[in-house]
Amino acid sequence: MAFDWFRRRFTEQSQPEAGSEKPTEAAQQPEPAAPEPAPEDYLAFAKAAYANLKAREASQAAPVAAPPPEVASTPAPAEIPRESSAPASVETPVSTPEPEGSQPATPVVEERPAESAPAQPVATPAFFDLAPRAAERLEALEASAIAEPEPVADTLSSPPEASSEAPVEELVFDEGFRWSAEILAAQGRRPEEISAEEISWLQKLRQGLGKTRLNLINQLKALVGRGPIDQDAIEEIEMVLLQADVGIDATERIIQALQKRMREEVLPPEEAVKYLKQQMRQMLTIGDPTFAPQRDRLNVWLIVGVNGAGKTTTIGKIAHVAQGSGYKCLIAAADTFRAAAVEQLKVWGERAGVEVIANPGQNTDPAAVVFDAVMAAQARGTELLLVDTAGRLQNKKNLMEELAKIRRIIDKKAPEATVEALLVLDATQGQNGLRQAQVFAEAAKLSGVILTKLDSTAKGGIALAITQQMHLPIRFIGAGEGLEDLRPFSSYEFVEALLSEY
Ligand SMILES: Nc1nc2c(ncn2[C@@H]2O[C@H](COP(=O)(O)OP(=O)(O)OP(=O)(O)O)[C@@H](O)[C@H]2O)c(=O)[nH]1
Repeated sequence: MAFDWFRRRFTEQSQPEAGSEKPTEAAQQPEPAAPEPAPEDYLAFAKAAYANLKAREASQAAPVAAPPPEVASTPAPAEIPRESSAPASVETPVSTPEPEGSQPATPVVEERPAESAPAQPVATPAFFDLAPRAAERLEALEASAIAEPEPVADTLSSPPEASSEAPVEELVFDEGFRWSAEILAAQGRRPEEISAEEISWLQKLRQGLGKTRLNLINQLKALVGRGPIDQDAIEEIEMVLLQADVGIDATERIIQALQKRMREEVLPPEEAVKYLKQQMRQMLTIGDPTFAPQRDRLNVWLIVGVNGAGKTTTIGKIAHVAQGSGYKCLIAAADTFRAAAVEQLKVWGERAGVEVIANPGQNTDPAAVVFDAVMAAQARGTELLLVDTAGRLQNKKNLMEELAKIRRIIDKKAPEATVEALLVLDATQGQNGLRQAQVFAEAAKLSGVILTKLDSTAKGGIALAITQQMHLPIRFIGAGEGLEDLRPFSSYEFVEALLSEY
């Protein structure tokens, strides 16, 4: 299992089948997908995840405090038995304040045999599983419940070395939290597994795509809100998609699919959005979603892209994850055009704990640096060699020659290596980024894309344009300047962040 540390922490969720609406564990079985869990199940899940995180914070903030009441895990909505007509069998944790505007779910107490507690104790309290000693626990709980949530520094989501610099976000039970918890629940996660950094990641992704989402949703709602989708509506949806930087090819494909679906049946509004999500997810899923370096052999990842797209930062993030997953990793500073670029890469290498191979002279031949790095990698049994390359677009011919030369050196010196050429693309550049990508595609024999700056005002439609116009898979996404702000691309999460209703 490559990148298993990465997969364990961020990619446990099942990658949805292209057509499945909300991937649940059931979605991986041949049986028909489970019916959509009810909204109150998701609300109960979110409350449980929130209570669990607050309890974790409290126990970390007050090491001497009495250990939190022993709790057991409770089924996530996706696992809630289908025959259960009653709301989710989860008790609303008494210490979680009712978020304003939500209908407090009637606490449903399900007496469950003690053995339903997890075999091994959960690392941190999940939420209150009211087993036979319910009254006793409730009393203890009420005695220790916090009437009002005290704003507590959310130290869970930012790595310790960053928390001293970055402002600490408070963990609040707002709609962003509820949406993030629902996304994780729909992928089969359990409340007790949810970490604050996963919630914060999804919130950043949703915020970064907020502008595109609001445009898309508001305009789609206005269109489909007029009842069945007719030809006029189709043309207007076409405009909406093009404005969202989806690109011509992807737009045409979506419109054709909608028209075909419409010939089968009239589409009510919510079905139209659901169908749109399904189409987008299918279009975003190219190749093997579990992309990772192969173990016990040399993988060489050429990282290409224009200046400022986020190459150096992304190399630091990938090195950090690879190191954390137990890979022997090395970085080659082959962007010799700017001395500062080498220095900057060394800083990221230091942060990730990965050595950087560079040539001290300025403007040295990048191919020479790559030659040295490949020799060093082979001598050390390196598994992942990340090669930073120059991002100048000024002279396409030079760029192409330089990348082609680097590629020849690698193919000659390490014919056994698995080589990837990954284009780093700044998502805020929208269609402009695509034009840059096409230049690199010719020069570097690209095999994938890494979309960065999704936490800024990203033009989310660009992801569809990349897969449909360039036929390239999106391998990772970056949403922040920190070491942890990189995740494998999840078409499910991305489409939900792009078209979520709230
Ligand atoms: N908000 C945000 N900023 C990012 C992200 N990735 C990179 N950046 C910032 O973008 C700027 C450029 O990042 P670099 O990694 O230096 O970009 P580069 O492609 O290496 O640029 P050159 O070194 O000039 O070739 C820096 O300020 C980064 O902190 C991201 O995911 N989100």
